[in-house]
Amino acid sequence: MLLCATMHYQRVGIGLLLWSVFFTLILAPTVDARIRHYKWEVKYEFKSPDCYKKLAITINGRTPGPTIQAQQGDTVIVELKNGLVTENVAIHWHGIRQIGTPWMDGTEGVTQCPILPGDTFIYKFVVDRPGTYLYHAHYGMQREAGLYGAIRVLVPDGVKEPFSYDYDRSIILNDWYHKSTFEQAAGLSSKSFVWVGEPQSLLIQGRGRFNCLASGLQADTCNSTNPECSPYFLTVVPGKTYRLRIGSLTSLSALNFAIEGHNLTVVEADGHYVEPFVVQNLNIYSGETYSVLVRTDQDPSRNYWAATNVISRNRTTPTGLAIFNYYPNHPRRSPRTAPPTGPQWNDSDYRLAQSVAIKARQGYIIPPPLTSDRVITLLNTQNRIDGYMRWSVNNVSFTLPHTPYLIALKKNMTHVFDQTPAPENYDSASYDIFSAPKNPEATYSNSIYRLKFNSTVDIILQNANSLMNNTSETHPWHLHGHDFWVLGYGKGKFDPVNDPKKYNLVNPIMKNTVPVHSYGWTALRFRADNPGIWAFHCHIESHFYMGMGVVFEEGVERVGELPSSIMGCGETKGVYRP
Ligand SMILES: O=C1O[C@H]([C@@H](O)CO)C(O)=C1O
Repeated sequence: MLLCATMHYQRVGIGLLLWSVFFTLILAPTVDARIRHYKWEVKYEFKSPDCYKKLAITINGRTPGPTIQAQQGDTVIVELKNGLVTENVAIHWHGIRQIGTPWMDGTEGVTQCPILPGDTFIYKFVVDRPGTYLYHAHYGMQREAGLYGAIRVLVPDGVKEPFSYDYDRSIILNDWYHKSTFEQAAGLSSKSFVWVGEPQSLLIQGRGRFNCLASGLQADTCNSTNPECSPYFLTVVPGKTYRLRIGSLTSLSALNFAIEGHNLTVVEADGHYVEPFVVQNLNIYSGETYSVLVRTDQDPSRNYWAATNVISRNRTTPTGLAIFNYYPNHPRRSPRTAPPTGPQWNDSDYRLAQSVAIKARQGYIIPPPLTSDRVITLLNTQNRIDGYMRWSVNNVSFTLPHTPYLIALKKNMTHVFDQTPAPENYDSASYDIFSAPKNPEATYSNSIYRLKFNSTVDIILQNANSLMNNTSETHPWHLHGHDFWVLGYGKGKFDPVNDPKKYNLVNPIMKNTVPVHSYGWTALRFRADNPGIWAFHCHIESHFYMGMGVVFEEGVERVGELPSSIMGCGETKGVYRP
């Protein structure tokens, strides 16, 4: 916004100068300090990111919040003041493994008590690996109210990356709803289930465009001339190479991203270098990040559309648009061409092929262990429990305990959650993944998986038909505290005898978020080498809220003294407050 306000495109030379000054001073602070200190106030404010005015959760007045920029090995300190007045909060640092600081993962109910209104919580952690990461609320369904942002971790001085570029830019993709998260959450958790439906808009870097005129809403509620919802523009200089870091924090939608007329060379995924491959458009699932290289080699006399489209669900949300602005064209000049529409929403072969194409880059391969100590198969199903709509893994629908696991386990409060081991498998011989479940009943539990420290664990995500006939949704699964190797994807039911023979053990990419495609499976491997308690869940906001997640414990006895700042709720109340 500041950028838009400061640009005067008639004076091109000054414009370019202002640009570089802006980027040097504001977007790219110097990288010699080892501590990155941020002071944030989280608040509700009226915002109109897609022209429709609603309450959004902001950080220092902004959504998306400020970008955290650091260098590998730096310590990030975020002093977070909860100014929400009547609501708790917690922030998760998505993709940061929190080695040695599992209590800073920001996952309410798992690693910490929520931060109370008026309280200030200090998050402090090391960013140990370069790459593109995200942060977002991890309490209730707050993420979709706008509490999110980007983390950019640069390589140390003197270290060269395996590709070159002239400029480094970041954008976050999102979907946007007009109903409040409270109304949505209440609908999802009532017996007369109300589904959140498809989002009203798609946002690029916090901006979208809802059709106010067609909606018939009054101008004080929806105003297309509001500068808050003028399209985001990314100004580029012709003849250069841009590294574009793209993250998705959608609540529901899988997206396809494209820049009209430009190829994208994929070079990074979730902080790992990718063996470069060229696409015309990129599929990106909630919780994933990518870096792509874009060469500004097209006709420089015009602007181009950058566009997001919904994939994998029947698309009703209009295309999300931003302007890829070739300097010195005016950044508000909309291209006269039609924006990219991406692939057909239901082209699952296309999506599977792109997932399979993502491999670790030669020279940067971290070889996976060739065998694993344990295989956990997780059947993804939609269920009904006592008339409530839920999602489950192996017929168990996850609920969060009131006392966070990390504190409960460290302080031997075993009575606060179900001690039965979570189920290792499902009845794969008799279960038909291609039909709606015969018996949709499931059980609630907050039981967890306890992993042997330093063991190698395989996870088979097995997708299935939901409660609706001929429907199997795509679920992006995100693991806290680790990166996993993506060993393979397949269609249909996983075959435990033959499919492992086809695993990629040569150059699998490591990621922290991965899709399981409809009616398919995805196989992951990770080492349980990070002492702590870690959530693994579907990154669709409403699905996790409806029980689609599990929790792993590993080496909790090795976790150091817990800070008292994470306590104060449930059984920890009073006892551990200083
Ligand atoms: O959880 C969900 O519920 C709806 C639908 O299955 C029932 O309305 C949907 O599309 C989901 O992803």
